Amino acid sequence: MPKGKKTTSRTKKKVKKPLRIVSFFKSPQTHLVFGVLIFSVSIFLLISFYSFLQHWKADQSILDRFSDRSVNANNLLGKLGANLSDFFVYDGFGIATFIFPILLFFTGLYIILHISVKQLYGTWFNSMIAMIWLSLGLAYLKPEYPLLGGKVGFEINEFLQIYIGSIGVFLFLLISLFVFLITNFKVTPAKIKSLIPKSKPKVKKEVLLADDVTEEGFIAETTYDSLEADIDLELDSFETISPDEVEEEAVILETQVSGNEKEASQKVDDSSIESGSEEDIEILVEGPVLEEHTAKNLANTLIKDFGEFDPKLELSKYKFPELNLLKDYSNENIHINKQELENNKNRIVETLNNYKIGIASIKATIGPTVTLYEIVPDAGVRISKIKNLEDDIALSLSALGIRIIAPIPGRGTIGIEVPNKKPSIVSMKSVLSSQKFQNTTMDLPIALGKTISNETFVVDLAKMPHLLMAGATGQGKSVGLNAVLASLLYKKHPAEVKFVLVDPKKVELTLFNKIERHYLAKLPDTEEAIITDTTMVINTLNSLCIEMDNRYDLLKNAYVRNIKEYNKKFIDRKLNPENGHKFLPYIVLVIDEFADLIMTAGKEIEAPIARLAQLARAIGIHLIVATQRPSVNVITGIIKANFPVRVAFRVTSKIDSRTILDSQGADQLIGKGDMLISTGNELTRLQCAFIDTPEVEQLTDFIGSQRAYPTAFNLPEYVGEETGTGLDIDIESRDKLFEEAAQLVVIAQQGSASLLQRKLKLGYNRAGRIIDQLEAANIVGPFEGSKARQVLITDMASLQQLLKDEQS
Ligand SMILES: Nc1ncnc2c1ncn2[C@@H]1O[C@H](COP(=O)(O)OP(=O)(O)OP(=O)(O)O)[C@@H](O)[C@H]1O
Repeated sequence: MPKGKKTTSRTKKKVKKPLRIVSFFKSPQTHLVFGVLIFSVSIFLLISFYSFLQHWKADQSILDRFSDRSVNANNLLGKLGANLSDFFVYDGFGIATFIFPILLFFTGLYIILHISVKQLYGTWFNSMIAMIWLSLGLAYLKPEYPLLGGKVGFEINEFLQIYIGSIGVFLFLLISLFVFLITNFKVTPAKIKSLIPKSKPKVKKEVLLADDVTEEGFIAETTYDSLEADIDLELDSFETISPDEVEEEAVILETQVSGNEKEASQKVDDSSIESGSEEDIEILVEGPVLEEHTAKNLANTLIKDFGEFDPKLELSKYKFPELNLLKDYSNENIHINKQELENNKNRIVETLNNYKIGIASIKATIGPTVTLYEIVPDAGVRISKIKNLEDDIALSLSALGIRIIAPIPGRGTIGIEVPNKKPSIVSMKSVLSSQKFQNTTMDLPIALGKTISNETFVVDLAKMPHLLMAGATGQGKSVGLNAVLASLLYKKHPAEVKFVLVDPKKVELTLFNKIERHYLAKLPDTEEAIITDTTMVINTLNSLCIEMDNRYDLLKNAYVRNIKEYNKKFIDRKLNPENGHKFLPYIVLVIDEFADLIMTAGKEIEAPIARLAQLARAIGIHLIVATQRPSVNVITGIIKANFPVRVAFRVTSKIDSRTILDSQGADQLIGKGDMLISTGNELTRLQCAFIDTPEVEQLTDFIGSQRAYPTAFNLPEYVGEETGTGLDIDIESRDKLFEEAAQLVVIAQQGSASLLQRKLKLGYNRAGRIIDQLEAANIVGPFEGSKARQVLITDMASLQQLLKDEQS
């Protein structure tokens, strides 16, 4: 919230200075004066036009003696009125000119009432056309009365008569009227057709009215009933007509009924007058409240006036990093070594033949680090037999990192991945410059590396929605994390994504300090944006939980289900910032070395991580967690369950591979960024993109040198456990919200931490501490296991007394 607030106030300041004149015209006072002026002119013109109709002949002689004070005009508004009217009516459009002051009248009214006059543009245009048409029409019909059509009508008529003749002018008038009606009132043949049966019910009504002449009140009722029956009948007979037509018919019938209803009620009124002596008490009828409506959606008007909300406005000059900040590598290109391919093929065939496995065909796909040999075995060969030969094939090829995929899902072949003798590097530049990454429309695209067929592999972090990375030390995890961060930096504006970086090793992510005020998020009043200390990690995670809860509240109030819908609604100006709404950037939490944190803080870390992992996807908080030790006490069941996408770099044992991927394979990787990514049920081998430290430095320097936000993105405040002093008896060290909490507890007569958490939007720890303080102050009773604590103060008066006594 503070961030959002700052943003708007800063933008306002920026706009105000150079646009003083604009703000003068936009001020309500100017509007009012201007509106009243137009309004007065319209009244003046209306009166003078009206008077002109009566006195135009008498006043004609004095028109050119405007400055002669000895002569007076008969026009109600004097000489000015007479002259203006002559100009507009006689020299202008004749009596059609009345349209003009009427238009002015409404325009003035709109301006006074501060209604956008843009709504009147169409009316102005149509009225002007109507004015010309009427003046021509009247001049055509009655050319002998110059006042009817005015000079304009007369001249146009004259002109047209010469070129298209009298009948031509008539046709012109008729056709133009048609075109006008069709374009403005959407007159269609169906509508015209539907007008034809209009007379039917009327006839019926008349018959009915004539029949039931006995009691007039009764007449009205029967007429209405019979008409209803009539409508039913009419509708029944429409079965073969299109639904549209039926609808139109129904509308027409409805209007007729309401018309008849009117008549009927009139009858009732009449009868009541006649039999007035019976009931002398008058009934006072209050009409329904007429609400004001606007024809336009306010959000559209806001967009029209101010344009869509632009979250990037504050850093509108921000330049995305260029690709040439990244390095080209000499050994990037894949070399096809025919000899190597041939040798490997021969060895595979030979080894399999030794075990009496025949091969029907073999195909090689050369990737950056490994080559995939796809084998179609002879009919009748068991797949498991080949799978069991993994070690033997590895031995015969005298190579590490052989992986057998039997069968390759969806292809019906068996794959043997053999490392290349000369692996090539997949540079970050090559993946980021790929069309696949450049043209992606993903929300949080990550170019992780290249597949075995040398295709760039791009995934959407927003869809994952979290990523778990594991791998033994030195196998490429940190490079992988940097690749993820670089991908996002190349695609996302600082307004769209914020990173929370946790780096217990203190050295891996330090370079990102330079982009603190652009891209990082941190707790308020903390110095370092990159978190290295375990207690700070706990506080930050809890703060993210609060942010998550706040965001869910915002989403709930906006009636949307996820951050994308929410931001779209906010950009379309359908959410009012005054109600706390703001543009929500994605938040990506990156934790390097998760095992270290779990070892030092255990459950305190695991609980908020699990909570975030379970709930945060909809509100745009995504977790990337890396660990060296993928053992079960680090990657617990609950964590694993919430991280469906997992990346494994080389690990040291099959067990580790199973822990992270639920299958073996990661132990057979060759290291240096060779990795497996599991997306639910699919396992893909990738060569991770390589980004070196100097490249990261160049990148962060480039971003860091640009104009930034005044501070890093502020996360909600969270007061951690460590600041508490157990059971605080000391009044001074009580929480700021102690009194508020005490009142809440007394009103609700319920002493639970979760109540405080909900109502005061606190984290669990802080709420728990306040409960302890309430216990120390004898406001709530002691902890009673599963039961809620007893509230010892029964009403607000006693509470006030207690607090007062404490002070003295
Ligand atoms: N994608 C890659 N392509 C080429 N070489 C790589 C790649 N990833 C890593 N390497 C090489 O491996 C080395 C170690 O990588 P990295 O620092 O990422 O390992 P790590 O898993 O983070 O290790 P630690 O857990 O000890 O920090 C790098 O310095 C680099 O030489």
